[in-house]
Amino acid sequence: MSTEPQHTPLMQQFLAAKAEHPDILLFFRMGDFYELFYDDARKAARLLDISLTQRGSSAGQPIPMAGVPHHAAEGYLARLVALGESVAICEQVGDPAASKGLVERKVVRIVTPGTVTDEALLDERRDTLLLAVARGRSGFGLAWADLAGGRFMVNEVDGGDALEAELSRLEPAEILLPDEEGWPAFLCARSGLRRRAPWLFDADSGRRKLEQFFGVHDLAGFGLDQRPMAVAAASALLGYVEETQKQRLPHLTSIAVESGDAAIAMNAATRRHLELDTRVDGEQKHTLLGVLDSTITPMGGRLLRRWLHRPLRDRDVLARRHHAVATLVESGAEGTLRETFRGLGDLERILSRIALRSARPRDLATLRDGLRMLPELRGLLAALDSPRLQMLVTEAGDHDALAALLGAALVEQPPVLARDGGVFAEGHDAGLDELRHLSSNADQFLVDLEQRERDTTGIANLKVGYNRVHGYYLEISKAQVGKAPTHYTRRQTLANAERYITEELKAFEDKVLSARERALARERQLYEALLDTLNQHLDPLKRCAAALSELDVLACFAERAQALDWSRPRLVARPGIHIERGRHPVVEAVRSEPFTPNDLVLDSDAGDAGTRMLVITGPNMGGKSTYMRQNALIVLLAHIGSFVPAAVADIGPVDRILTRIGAGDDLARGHSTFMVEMSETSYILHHATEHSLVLMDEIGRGTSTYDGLALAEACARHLATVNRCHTLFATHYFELTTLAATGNGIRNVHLDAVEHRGRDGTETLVFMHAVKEGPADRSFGLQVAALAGLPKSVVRHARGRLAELEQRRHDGPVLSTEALQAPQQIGLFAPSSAATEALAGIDPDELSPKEALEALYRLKQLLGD
Ligand SMILES: Nc1ncnc2c1ncn2[C@@H]1O[C@H](COP(=O)(O)OP(=O)(O)OP(=O)(O)O)[C@@H](O)[C@H]1O
Repeated sequence: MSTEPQHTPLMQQFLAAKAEHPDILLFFRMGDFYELFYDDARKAARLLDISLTQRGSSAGQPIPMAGVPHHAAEGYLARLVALGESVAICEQVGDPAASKGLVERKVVRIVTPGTVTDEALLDERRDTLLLAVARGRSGFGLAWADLAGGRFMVNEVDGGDALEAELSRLEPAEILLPDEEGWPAFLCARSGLRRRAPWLFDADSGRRKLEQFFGVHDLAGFGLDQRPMAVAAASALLGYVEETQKQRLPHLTSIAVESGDAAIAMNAATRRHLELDTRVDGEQKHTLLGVLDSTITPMGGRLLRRWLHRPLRDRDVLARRHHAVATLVESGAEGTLRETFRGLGDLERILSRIALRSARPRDLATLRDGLRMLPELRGLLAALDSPRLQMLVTEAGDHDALAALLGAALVEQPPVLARDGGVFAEGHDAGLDELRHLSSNADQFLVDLEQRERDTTGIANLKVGYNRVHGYYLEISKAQVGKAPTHYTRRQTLANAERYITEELKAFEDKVLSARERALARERQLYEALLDTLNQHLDPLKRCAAALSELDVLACFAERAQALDWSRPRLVARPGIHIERGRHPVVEAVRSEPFTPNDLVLDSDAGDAGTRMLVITGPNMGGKSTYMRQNALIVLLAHIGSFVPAAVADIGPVDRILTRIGAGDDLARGHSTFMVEMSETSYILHHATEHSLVLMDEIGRGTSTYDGLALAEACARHLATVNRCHTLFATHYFELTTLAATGNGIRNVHLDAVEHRGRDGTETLVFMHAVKEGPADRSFGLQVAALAGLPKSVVRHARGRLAELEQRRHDGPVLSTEALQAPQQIGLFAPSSAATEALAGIDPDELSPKEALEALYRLKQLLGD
């Protein structure tokens, strides 16, 4: 027999539960607390900054313990989930009063970052997504679910770059991966990563699982029949959700393919550089979303964020949105429409909670109030001549009957929890009314009883009372106890009084208490029945919530257009971008001085005179980055259906927006600044097409001058002649301004500054911020440095060095154009025709026969044949 000390029964129970959830935290219910033990306790103490103590000992060793009060658990769970942690909740399922020995405990649910649906654990204005990634021969399958919003989507992508782009778009809270080697570093570095057995990602059994879940014969109806990688990911995701939620998921009624081709592609770097919803420094306020989002409902806010991250290419959809926004602006309906939205809650998430049966009484009241608003909304929109608005009115539907049902069923302001009753209005259910009547009439009965007993006993200060331990009683002061009749039975003795019970009072007590209990039970029944009824209408209600979300976003576009003086863009068939008086929406919003608007013309199809690339020069702080970004943001805004900060914006087809801006170090991944710059550039050179908009900001500055200049020029030429995309190329290398020549599609523009000497002799620099034709003639680098407060002695010294360098440049070429173009000095810059440049950019090994033939035609074209 072993002499090893044994674990206590409680610890045995804990260890058994823990063995089923070894790699996540276990919240073990102990009375009013959730306690964590051993390593879980240490980890929770660190993550939550709570104290680590001991709970006795077991198996001869002390038990490290940390605990959180049951009533405050949500706050702690929210913090853990935000850190990417999952928690198994182990509850007492037996009745502690009834059980002999240990009360039974069971893990009743698992809270994970990607599956939470509790209101308190979610960010109101951001989707919380669970994503699964499956690997196949031709790429990756992705499936993601928004359990709180009831959405289930899939996609397939062809490689690591596209996978990274999707991750940066979706920003999932939790990612499921097959537990295998060889996943890219960008994936492994993310938080909320959960590795699952590879067999869970099997496409064949996955297909059967999905068919069964959705109750269909095959997946063709969802467009999934030819997408095994997506199917594998979706079924792995579903398995995980079932395992952790331990309940049915009736709100996931379908699954949709979100194809990449339908959207303007933006990779992770582009999203970061354009600061769509988060600035490079992590701040969210001064971003495009920060300026754009005036939606009223949280569901509208989430839809807008989704749209912003997925600009569409379908011009019909966009034209309908632009028309809807214009109609709202012109009709003046936007203001009233938005007023009605103020009474609308987060219907989308409420519906999910109804489906998951976790909806609270207040949720139902919000739904009631929302549905009551629909007739007014219909009335407002009826006269508006916009196909999209009319379609949304139809989608929102008519839910008057449900609104009436909820109106009659619920009290005006129901309590937070259904548990304590008081949810249903009088008249909704006769049985409930009767039970409630019984308990509320109790007061009068007691007053009468008290009076009667005083009269019969002659004890003037006899009182009827109630406490939770002893129930109802008759209280007589010590001085009067002699007068107590014999049928009074003593219940409790106090210092100066005795408390009694009588047969009559006992019978009354039983009736009242049981009436209360029964009324509560009846309310619970009614509540479940009401959820059943609502669930029968889940699909039309979900469509209604989606339509209201979109109306909220379109009304937000209309409001922004008016408040910020934005105008309607035109999406034209002719390739190119033509913007008049464009502005940067965020810079304009944060600046106190007026913003200088600027034009942009990229018209590659205009023959010899057309422009495909602008080389942008000018002083530091001159506004080059602002100008480049504003044009990308205008193009992006137009493609989500919004108006744009410009007087005119005619935009041809756009398939991608690609950017290389600033020095975003990626030291976490072990990449130097220059390495990041080059890998982002390489991505652009490999992916940009004729219809892409490319922004290149100061490429080459991360290395030595000659290397940088050489690379910058080679990249510019490649973009202009091989990619033939629309490019804005900002540079400090004046040598690059020589690239521009008539007929090659490259043009110089510049931004300017003027020096101003005050009467006291101090020099100031005034930035003009206006984009002008031609190259800049000087850089003002030293003046900007002086403005930035560099010590005067350093600036003086730099001035001297600059004069020396410039003198040398006159004497002999250092960085002159001639020097750069002389092959014997810098081999890379041999003068070359566009055709030889294009030829140099072609890698025969990478071309399909069709692409090779196309390249040949293009080369011939460049030779003018
Ligand atoms: N069109 C404009 N109208 C008004 N202010 C502007 C405009 N463009 C830029 N600015 C202001 O000038 C500041 C500097 O602009 P920006 O960063 O674009 O300059 P830059 O030329 O890219 O500088 P650097 O070469 O040092 O990166 C902006 O933060 C903004 O406040």
